[in-house]
Amino acid sequence: MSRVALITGAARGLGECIARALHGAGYRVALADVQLDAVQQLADQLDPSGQSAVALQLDVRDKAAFEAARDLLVARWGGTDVLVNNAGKSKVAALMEISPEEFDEIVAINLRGTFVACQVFGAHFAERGFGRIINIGSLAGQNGGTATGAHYAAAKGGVATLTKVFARELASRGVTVNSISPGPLDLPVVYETVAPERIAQIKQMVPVGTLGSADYIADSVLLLAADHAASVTGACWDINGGLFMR
Ligand SMILES: NC(=O)c1ccc[n+]([C@@H]2O[C@H](COP(=O)([O-])OP(=O)(O)OC[C@H]3O[C@@H](n4cnc5c(N)ncnc54)[C@H](O)[C@@H]3O)[C@@H](O)[C@H]2O)c1
Ligand SMILES: CC(C)C1=CC=C(C(=O)O)[C@@H](O)[C@H]1O
Repeated sequence: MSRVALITGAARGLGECIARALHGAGYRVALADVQLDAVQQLADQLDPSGQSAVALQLDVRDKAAFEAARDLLVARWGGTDVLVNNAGKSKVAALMEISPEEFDEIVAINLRGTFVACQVFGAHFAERGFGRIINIGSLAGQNGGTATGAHYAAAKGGVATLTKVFARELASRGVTVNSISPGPLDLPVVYETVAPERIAQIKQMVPVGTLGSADYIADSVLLLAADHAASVTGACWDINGGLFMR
């Protein structure tokens, strides 16, 4: 029977791309997002019968929503094998003007969301003796960000740290936890949140000269999700066009 993957933020952008890649590779996919109509549309497109794709309304800030998703997938498909923590929100903001409320909102979506998901599904995977968690971080979490806010950058730095903490905790239980850290990708959100002149500057700054490919990130998720990826854990795969080198 094919493996089951839950992808958060699957309504569009990178999450949609990852969901399509996993489904194309034979996974049964649960598409989670706050935008139910959009994930329902994608699930219907992938498999109108509903046998290999299901849409879930889920806010990543809500731990109970992950518990409900876990239980629903146990009932529907016997359990979950792969979790992709992709949902996130970037916001360009001047450092000294970020309000505490705005800080909390961005940190909750990007960091708390990953934390509660790793808790719920990390325990589920450990019980089953197999699991793959892939956290989508960001270059901003490594270099402080070039076209985003400090709240987003700090939260993504936290995602990198949580990845290692959960990887260590779950390593002996057949569960791997890794992150992928993309630089700016050729995706709608970049054009929506970053000023055109800034995008032109960023393109000039990228050593390879182009924005990153979401399809390549999705292929990397497939590699980390594979059964034989057992030896990769606590890793962060940098995919940033050479903008940041360790
Ligand atoms: N696009 C880039 O250049 C880039 C670069 C580095 C990292 N990333 C990361 O990749 C991931 C996806 O980014 P994207 O470009 O596809 O962004 P996007 O804004 O296009 O898509 C994000 C998705 O997450 C969903 N979402 C937002 N808040 C949510 C919540 N509270 N609960 C559930 N779903 C929620 C949105 O509805 C949307 O479908 C994010 O984690 C982002 O930080 C993106
Ligand atoms: C999400 C996307 C718009 C984005 C914005 C800013 C970045 C940065 O490094 O400043 C990127 O890494 C990326 O997360």
